[in-house]
Amino acid sequence: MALQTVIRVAVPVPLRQLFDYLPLAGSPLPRPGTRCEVDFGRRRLIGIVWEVGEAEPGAHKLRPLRQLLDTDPVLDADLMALCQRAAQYYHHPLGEVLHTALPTLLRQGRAAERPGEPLWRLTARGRHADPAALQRAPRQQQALAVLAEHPGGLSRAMLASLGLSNPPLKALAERGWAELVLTDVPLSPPLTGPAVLAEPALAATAEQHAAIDALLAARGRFAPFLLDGITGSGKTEVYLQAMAAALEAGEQVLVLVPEIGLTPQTIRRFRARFSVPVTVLHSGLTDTERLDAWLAAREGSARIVLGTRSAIFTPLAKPGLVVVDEAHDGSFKQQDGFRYSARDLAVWRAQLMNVPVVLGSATPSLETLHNTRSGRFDTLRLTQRTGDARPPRIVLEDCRQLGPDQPLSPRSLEALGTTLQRGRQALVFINRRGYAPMLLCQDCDWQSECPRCDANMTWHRSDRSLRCHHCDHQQPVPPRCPSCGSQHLRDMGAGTEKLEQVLRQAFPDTPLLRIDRDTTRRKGSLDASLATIQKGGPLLLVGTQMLAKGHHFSGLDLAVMLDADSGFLSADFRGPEHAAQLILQVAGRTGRGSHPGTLLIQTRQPDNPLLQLLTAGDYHRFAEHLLVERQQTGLPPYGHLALVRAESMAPQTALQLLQDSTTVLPADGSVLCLGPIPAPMERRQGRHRAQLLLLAPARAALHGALPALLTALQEHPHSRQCRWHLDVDPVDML
Ligand SMILES: Nc1ncnc2c1ncn2[C@@H]1O[C@H](COP(=O)(O)OP(=O)(O)OP(=O)(O)O)[C@@H](O)[C@H]1O
Ligand SMILES: [Zn+2]
Repeated sequence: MALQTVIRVAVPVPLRQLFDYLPLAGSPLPRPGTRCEVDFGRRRLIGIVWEVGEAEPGAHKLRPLRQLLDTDPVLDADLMALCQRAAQYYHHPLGEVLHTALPTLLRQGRAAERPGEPLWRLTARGRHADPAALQRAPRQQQALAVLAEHPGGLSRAMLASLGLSNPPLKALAERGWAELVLTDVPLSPPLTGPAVLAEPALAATAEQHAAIDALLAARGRFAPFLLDGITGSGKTEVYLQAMAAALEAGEQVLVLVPEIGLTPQTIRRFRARFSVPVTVLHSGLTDTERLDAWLAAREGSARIVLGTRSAIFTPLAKPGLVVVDEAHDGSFKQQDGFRYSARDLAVWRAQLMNVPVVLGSATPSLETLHNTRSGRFDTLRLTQRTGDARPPRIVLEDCRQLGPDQPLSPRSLEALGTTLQRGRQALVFINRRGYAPMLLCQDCDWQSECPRCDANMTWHRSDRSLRCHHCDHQQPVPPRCPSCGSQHLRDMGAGTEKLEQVLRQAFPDTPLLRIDRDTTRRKGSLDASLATIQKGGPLLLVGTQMLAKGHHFSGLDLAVMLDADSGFLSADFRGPEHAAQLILQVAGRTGRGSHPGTLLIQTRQPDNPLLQLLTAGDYHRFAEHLLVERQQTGLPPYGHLALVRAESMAPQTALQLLQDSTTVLPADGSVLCLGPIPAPMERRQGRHRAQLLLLAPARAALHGALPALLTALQEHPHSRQCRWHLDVDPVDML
């Protein structure tokens, strides 16, 4: 007997398997990558057809699909392959991975078609109407004449540009003379050749030239590159010229950036350079706009697609190049749900599409450097800043003598004063917003601890609140100590708000901008601040890491960095790497014009050899040092990590769950099991957290051990009382 044909569907549920359904009677078999609606338990879900197969012998009664939503696949073969590979690698359910790859409206079942633009045009009666009948209505008469001249119809935008508003059109429609119709947007052939350039390229430096040539030589095949260029060396110009070649050939370019809000300058440079559309996938898009952009990319009319992490799943009709800018940035790793690295997926995607991919950074991650050493990636080096710009000077400032109420040393204040006097700009960097990281009672030692986390609440003076930056718990500042009633409450440490106050007192006549999450909540406020900086003129900036990334500030001569050294003492083994990247990125914002730049690092460990190594500004020597350490300890990139985090309301449950599951791990030493241990911040949002770290010299051994571990976790009786997840290649260990 012939086996029954079934449709294997990837359903968005947290189960690592496909589900079989019977085909719809009377319909052709669906193609892989199309959407279907299925009954799942008592729910109806939208899944993706994975394949057509044969029923397992002895399979119990199968239900038919409810309906097919597409005839053509919404996900093309290369995205399907990318999702499959990612689901396997991250041990995440395929149905959920595929869901992540789709825009919200497609997940909800909306048709995968670009909504045609509604056009106004004349009806048959309108075409034969007598304009004289409209003598008393001159605006309708005008509308009739304009529409008569455009038999193909006119969009609202076109009509508005011709000075025609809606009321006369509606009036014509009421007479039955005009109508609003939906038509398909005709596809204009993609712009190709030299016409894609809206302005000439800059004359490349010799190093840029070599990098561009290497990228051009790799066109049409998979080739991964690290563009390893110091800050201000003109990496963007290399992308632009490599992109131009792809665009001239009618191809599309996918560009990933850490954060859209922080890259208005880059986007402006792309828009200025090219006459093809730059489709920016930012968080402000409505679901409809996002779907439209996705479909435009899929049909090929979106030529440059620029977005953050999730843009890696944008379909491309004719891909030519993938760019990951600031590739070291932590934001490329998704931190919840499906915890993928968009940087790593970018390389796989490029491989599947058979195009070159370039990761650009002044401070590449050790993983990426390791890939260049092992020969997997080719390196393109830019060692010089463009123009007359020199590399910034980095100076350590011993702050061990500073009192608790002195966030800035006398030398820092003096340097700031001198810079401002010269009419230049200066930046004070601290990666902590709010006024002070804690409030404490001088009489009884009460501290402003979060009731739900093992952490202090930050004092936000502007709105008189105490806020936990880990769980967002918020409460008013108590007028007296909640524990002993004393009025002697004082704050410890400093955040951006306090620095703003200190600097305003020290430099009352200088304009000051504070840039952090609190001051940039309103839409457009960050853009406005960045524009003020670009204008030049003396200015003091206080800000968090929002100011560290990618900006080109030509008026900035000095940066003073506070608390830069805490990363060197962090419990996270990546602490020094991340601290060094931040330090060099902040330094890199200075001295980008013709004036020299300086970074002053206020530190309490001026003798720290790693910190001293950094003052030479040589990231590679620093990285070399860390790589030796990593090799000795077997940590990434020499070993491979997976982290299981679990949390429970009761104190021991999560820890117990992890402990019991370790019994299924191989006992042959191929996978080292570190823990389980309570998380560094044991309690967060009222939950008790534990973690289990797995380290293996061979990736295959690690991945081989994970399925059994996941099953053990799933089947453990504590599993229901815990939230837990697996993080493959975790970036944030805390
Ligand atoms: N060949 C060139 N000739 C003249 N100016 C150039 C050239 N290439 C780049 N520039 C200019 O140099 C400046 C710095 O370039 P860019 O912002 O691309 O550097 P970057 O390497 O991306 O730096 P960062 O890593 O700090 O973001 C820009 O103002 C850019 O216009
Ligand atoms: Zn909290």
